[in-house]
Amino acid sequence: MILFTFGAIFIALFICIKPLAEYFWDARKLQRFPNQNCLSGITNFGYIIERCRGFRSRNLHEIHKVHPVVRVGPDTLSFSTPEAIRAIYGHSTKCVKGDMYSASAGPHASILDAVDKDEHAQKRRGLSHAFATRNIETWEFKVVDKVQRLVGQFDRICDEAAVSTNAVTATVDYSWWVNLFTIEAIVDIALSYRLGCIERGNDLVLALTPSGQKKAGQEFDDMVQYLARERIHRHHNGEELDDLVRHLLKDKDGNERNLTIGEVNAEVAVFLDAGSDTTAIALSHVMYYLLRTPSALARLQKEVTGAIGVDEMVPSYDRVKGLSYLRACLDESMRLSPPVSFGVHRKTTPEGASIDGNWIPGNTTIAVPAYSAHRNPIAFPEPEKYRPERWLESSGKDMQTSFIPFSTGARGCIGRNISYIEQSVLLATLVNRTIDFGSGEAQVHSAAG
Ligand code: HEM
Repeated sequence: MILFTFGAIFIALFICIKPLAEYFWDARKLQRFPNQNCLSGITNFGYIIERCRGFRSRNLHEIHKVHPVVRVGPDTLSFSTPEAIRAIYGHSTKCVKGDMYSASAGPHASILDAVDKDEHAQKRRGLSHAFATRNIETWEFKVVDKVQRLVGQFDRICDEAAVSTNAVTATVDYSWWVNLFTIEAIVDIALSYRLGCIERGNDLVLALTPSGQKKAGQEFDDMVQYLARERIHRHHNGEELDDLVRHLLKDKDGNERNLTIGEVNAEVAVFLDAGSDTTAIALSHVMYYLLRTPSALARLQKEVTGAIGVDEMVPSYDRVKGLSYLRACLDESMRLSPPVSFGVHRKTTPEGASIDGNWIPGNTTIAVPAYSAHRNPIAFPEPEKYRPERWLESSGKDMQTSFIPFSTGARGCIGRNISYIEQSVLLATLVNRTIDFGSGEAQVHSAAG
């Protein structure tokens, strides 16, 4: 009993007193920055509570409107200015990825979670040829194929509604269907594999259980292991498949790279994870904003039909990639509702760093939330307004430095051009059809909070 009491007192001291003492001691001099809430300076629970309250990035942005630096955890600061973006993420930054990445990495670090700069640079070099625009554009047929299948499903739903109820309208859960579309597209681009999600209308796929059995509907990691194993099997059988994994298995001169299965699994997991719901969220948001802004939808339809003609069911990327208003609609939507709205974490090196005129001690976690950066009223006048035209005006180039949906610098998104192909071809296809898109009484939620 005595032992239990001492144990309980020790735990209470450790959980409550230590963080409080550290907060008041303030060895890192972070008390000079305002807290996001009353717990932020003492414990990371403050950040978790913000997540549970709902829209964390929007709440944080309300504070950023007044304060360019906000303390969101005992050792974590949020910044909001373009200078901070450059200092934290720019090509010459000394900051490294935060502790969150090593904590979430499996036994093998992937390109996304490798913290060591040299290790990351080596991984990125190995994949730069695969993700080069010229190479990615040769895979556009994989995207066109998925768009055709998706539109085929929408047509079927409309036909069935017409037969069963004589209705002239049908309702689809667009977010659900674009999720199926993006996972199907990235699995083909990464592994030359057809999941069949769009045909089935669900996301139950084959997976490899830890005991080596094939089963439907297992965890994400089990699905990755199944797909990676199948792909490597086809490679060993001499099939020459053109996809992202090919570049993991062979270098650009055709020499085997001899990665372990664990290393291949880690990269495949990132391709499928980073490359699917981000784009699905972007596609849902742009549809939402266009439905809410009929003048923008009308202008977009005019541009698209003028370029591709009403009888072309799915245009090639070549036909739509130069459509400036289409691109402006996509970017304006990712500005207002960035799929990754929170600040992706970086950490100062032990010697500390100067960020936006503030000296920040070593090993402090720092970030700029895209949600706040995209609402800087100097870069984006009337920031809350969906106004694609702003991207066509002369200040467009200045806005690019504050526009970070894909982050920026050496750790910025390597797959952004894949996403632009998927977004452009699908959106152009849908607005090109003579569809009445309905009233647009939709609600938008940011999955990243
Ligand atoms: C709208 C769509 C997308 C958005 C908003 C997005 C956003 C981001 C962001 C913010 C990062 C930085 C993450 C961090 O620092 O923690 C990132 C990295 C990355 N993204 Fe994307 N992404 C998108 C689409 C894609 C696609 C289609 C792929 C294809 C595989 C992809 C693959 C990656 C990879 C591999 C990284 C790690 C890059 C590195 O660390 O060198 N992303 N993405």
